[in-house]
Amino acid sequence: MTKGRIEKDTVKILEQAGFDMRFMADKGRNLIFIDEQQDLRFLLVKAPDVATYVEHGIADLGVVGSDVLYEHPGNYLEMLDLNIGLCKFAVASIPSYDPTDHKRKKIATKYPKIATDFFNSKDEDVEIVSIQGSVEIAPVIGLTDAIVDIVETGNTLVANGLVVFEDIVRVSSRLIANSASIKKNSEIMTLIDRLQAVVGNEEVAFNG
Ligand SMILES: Nc1ncnc2c1ncn2[C@@H]1O[C@H](COP(=O)(O)OP(=O)(O)OP(=O)(O)O)[C@@H](O)[C@H]1O
Ligand SMILES: O=P(O)(O)OC[C@H]1O[C@H](OP(=O)(O)OP(=O)(O)O)[C@H](O)[C@@H]1O
Repeated sequence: MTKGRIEKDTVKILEQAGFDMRFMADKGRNLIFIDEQQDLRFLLVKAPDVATYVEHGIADLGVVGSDVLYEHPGNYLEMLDLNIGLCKFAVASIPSYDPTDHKRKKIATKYPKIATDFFNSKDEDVEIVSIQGSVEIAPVIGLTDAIVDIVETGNTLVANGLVVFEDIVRVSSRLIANSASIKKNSEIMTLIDRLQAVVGNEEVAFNG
């Protein structure tokens, strides 16, 4: 599981699928939880590490945002769209920004791959300035022409006087799986079926 923002909604889905998640109520600083009765082990880690644990087969399944999967592609199967952690990627800037300007733009972002791929898909070569957080100030103080970032409520953009110029892609949390685990352990597929019954969409199963 990804710790942080999507933790609560992940637990809700797991509870609806019949998992006993009571340990999450008083988890403290614990990061590993063992349910001996159901022979399950839950790991709570940072988002990009979810994909790493699943890729290495340490975790059979993982819950992680599609933003992270896109930015850190790896060798795992994407099984379900859990429809939580909903937000989008967008290009935003100060109101005077002109997206049709043909000069080589400078773009600040925590997501260099998504930003590069988006502008390249429009045949635009941009200069990416990698920023670790609070990206919204970059165009305001003149570091870059625009940003590529996650927008959820839009409050952070508004608070910093920015507007969305282009939507890039919807973001949601996904269930990913280790491909060898699926082949060798039929119980994993049963767990996926239980989650699918809750979230109600088709298994997609494609390589990340
Ligand atoms: N407003 C939002 N900002 C960032 N991520 C969001 C937002 N809304 C939903 N998400 C989803 O929640 C996931 C987890 O976000 P969270 O902020 O907990 O971790 P993070 O992006 O690694 O940030 P941090 O480095 O601050 O822990 C993201 O990967 C994304 O899929
Ligand atoms: O549209 P909103 O609801 O305002 O949410 C979007 C904000 O949330 C995220 O930042 P986060 O809180 O993860 O902090 P960060 O800037 O340090 O990444 C994202 O990078 C935006 O800044």
